[in-house]
Amino acid sequence: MDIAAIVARAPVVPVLTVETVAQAVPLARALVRGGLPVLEITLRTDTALESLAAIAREVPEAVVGAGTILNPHQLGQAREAGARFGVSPGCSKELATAVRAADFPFLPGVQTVSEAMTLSTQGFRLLKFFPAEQAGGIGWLKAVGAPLAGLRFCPTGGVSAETAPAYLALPNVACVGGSWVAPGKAVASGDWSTIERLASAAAALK
Ligand SMILES: O=C(O)C(=O)C[C@H](O)[C@H](O)COP(=O)(O)O
Repeated sequence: MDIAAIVARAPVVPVLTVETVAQAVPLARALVRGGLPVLEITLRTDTALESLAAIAREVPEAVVGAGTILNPHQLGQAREAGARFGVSPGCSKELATAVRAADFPFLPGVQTVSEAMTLSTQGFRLLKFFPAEQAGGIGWLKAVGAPLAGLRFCPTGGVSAETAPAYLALPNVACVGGSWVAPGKAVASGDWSTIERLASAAAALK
């Protein structure tokens, strides 16, 4: 599957920061039950790779990827752990080259038109717009729609249940990413029914 086919599976990609491996599988199952099968585990905790591997192994209905990939080394680690796609907050030349060499489904991050143009010339047509709210939000996406006509975006960063519908209504938005579907408190207390309910609401958005 290429990255466009992966994100076409749901309007919202939960951005997950997993603190303990034991949380990973029940969290993934709750999100999948709610209708969000595409999951991004950020590589921001010591347990991220192990959590990703557990989901890949035990929740086959999920399409689990790695987020916060900053360099080729982390790209390799994510793939080894079983990630089916990768996401980065921005993109260096080295990372773009490694992604292309690996032919791996990837959502590179951009914040400016120039960054989007550079990645576009390297063959990336679907980009993460990060941090979406802080970098111009819906207004930015509307403004670049005509000049960057061949590109689509996954805005992430500050997107909420309230603002997601307006993002998803834009023709150049493929999906949105966000952490709101898995609040830290609900994850920590194992409140999977709350997470399933938030996921159902998010899955119904488009
Ligand atoms: O870790 C990364 O690679 C990131 O890009 C950061 C995430 O996109 C944000 O953590 C999204 O979180 P919210 O703004 O709470 O929805």
